[in-house]
Amino acid sequence: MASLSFSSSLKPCSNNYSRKIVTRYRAKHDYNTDYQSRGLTISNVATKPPSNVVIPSKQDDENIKKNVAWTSVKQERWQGDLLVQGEIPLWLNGTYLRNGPGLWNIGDYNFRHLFDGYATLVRLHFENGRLAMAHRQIESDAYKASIENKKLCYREFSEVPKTDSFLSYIGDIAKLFSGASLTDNANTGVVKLGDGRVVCLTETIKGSIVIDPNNLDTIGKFEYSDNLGGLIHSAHPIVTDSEFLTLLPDLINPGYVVVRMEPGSNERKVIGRVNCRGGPSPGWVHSFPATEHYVVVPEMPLRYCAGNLLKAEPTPLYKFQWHPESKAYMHVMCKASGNVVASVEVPLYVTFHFINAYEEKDEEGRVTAIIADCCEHNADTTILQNLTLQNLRSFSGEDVLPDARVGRFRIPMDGSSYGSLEAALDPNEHGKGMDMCSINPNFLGKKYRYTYACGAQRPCNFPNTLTKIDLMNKTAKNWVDEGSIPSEPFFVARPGATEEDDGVVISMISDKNGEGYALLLDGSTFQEIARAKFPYGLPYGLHGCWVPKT
Ligand SMILES: CC1=C(/C=C/C(C)=C/C=C/C(C)=C/C=C/C=C(C)/C=C/C=O)C(C)(C)CCC1
Ligand SMILES: [Fe+2]
Repeated sequence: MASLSFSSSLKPCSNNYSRKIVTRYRAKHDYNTDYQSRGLTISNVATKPPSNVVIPSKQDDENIKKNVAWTSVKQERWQGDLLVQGEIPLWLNGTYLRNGPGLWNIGDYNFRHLFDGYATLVRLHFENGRLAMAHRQIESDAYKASIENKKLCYREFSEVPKTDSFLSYIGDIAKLFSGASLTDNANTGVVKLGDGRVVCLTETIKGSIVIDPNNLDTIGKFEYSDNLGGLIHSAHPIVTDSEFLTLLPDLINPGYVVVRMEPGSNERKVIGRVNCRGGPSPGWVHSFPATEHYVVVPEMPLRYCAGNLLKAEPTPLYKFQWHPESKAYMHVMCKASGNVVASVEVPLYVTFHFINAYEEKDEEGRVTAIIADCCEHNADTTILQNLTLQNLRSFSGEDVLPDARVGRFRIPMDGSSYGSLEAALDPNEHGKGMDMCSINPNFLGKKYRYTYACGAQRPCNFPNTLTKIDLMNKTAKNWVDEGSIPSEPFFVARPGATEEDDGVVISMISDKNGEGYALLLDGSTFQEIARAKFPYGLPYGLHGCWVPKT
């Protein structure tokens, strides 16, 4: 596989943010002015919403009538108790963490794409019916360097640091190949490993950052101790109490390496490798599904593009390219042997988030097919352009959200060459919007009935409802708060539950007036059971995890 080594001697923004500067950054009083220059303040532990600590930035002024979901977080951190309306079940004891890109500017320079923002962590701590909230920026090297140098220093999803001469451009390309110029801005998700460590992730391997779930401190890099190399991985590993599975796309010799890491270890071990069947490079693998015995490796025709990786300005599909002629495939690897036991061509598809997968068996218990479900964008890549901040901030009432559905793949295990892809239910059930999904984690890899996701009430420019989908009855229940944007509904099972949907669904809502709240829905009835207003609205966030009270 691609084993481009990481050279730590090459540092972006090489006017040296050094160890000395990093240490200085840690002294709060010393760097407050840096935050203020970008419209951020640090408000320490507060038990009441602060009334006078918010310094609006130019960007905030511009967005005053826009949904707070797409407005940079107002201050570097806040923590305090929230007033709860309704009742939080007494069994819900633990911490919900949500990660996402929440800061999209460096001073007056505004980022262009949702995925570029610096990571903002939000913490909802539930204990004995009470709720405390905190948010805080992750102190990645990319974030710290942007503060220190007042400019972009690392390559983000679409933003690339400016080079001022041909020589520095060549230097920058070298840093790209070594990985040194790639961001470690861990802004896509957060997972709790089987050993209790909590790691924030993005698609660059170096952007794996360990945090403290109690105070949101950035503890440091999660260093993989193996020598597998590579620069990128799936943003969504599959994490259980007993393992961590992920995919490493190989851009040099197109394929994917499937790896596994045990709790307590930092060493990823190779399970096996899948070679790509089409295209000049592997398909984008933001996520992938697994069953009890198999890892499913998607090969999507939206493929990584080396040429686009080198470009300084964003291309229509950013670092990717659409290759319908290369076709689309799904591969199945046996977890125990690493053998590829099925590899089928499927209809063209575009997905970022797989929901779940399971094994279909005959009467004798033989696996006849793998079923894999995902949020599928009708093989249309437009969604990527839809997620520019300009588009998100300029909703005019026109219905511009591309349609999406629950795409269900059936991958036969009898050696057939083709698999199928169909909508699992009528997409009108959820307003033809579908993304940011979760399931009851006890059903991971197993036959399941329910998924929770964001759907659409049209017209809209982004998924704006919470939806509970019943894949057996092919129906959906929808929750909506007019003009608001809810984040991924996250399901927490009630301890001791026997029904799949016995639990609660947590989401955070950002509204059009700059406000926001934490929301708790009943996992079964999908009715609201509690909400708690934030001191001010928070930007949209992507994915979360649950850290139960021990
Ligand atoms: C930093 C580099 C990269 C980073 C890629 C990242 C940060 C990818 C993040 C992808 C996310 C958050 C996808 C979420 C999708 C959500 C959707 C479709 C919601 C739809 C709603 O309707 C690489 C690109 C890997 C290249 C190197 C540099
Ligand atoms: Fe994601």
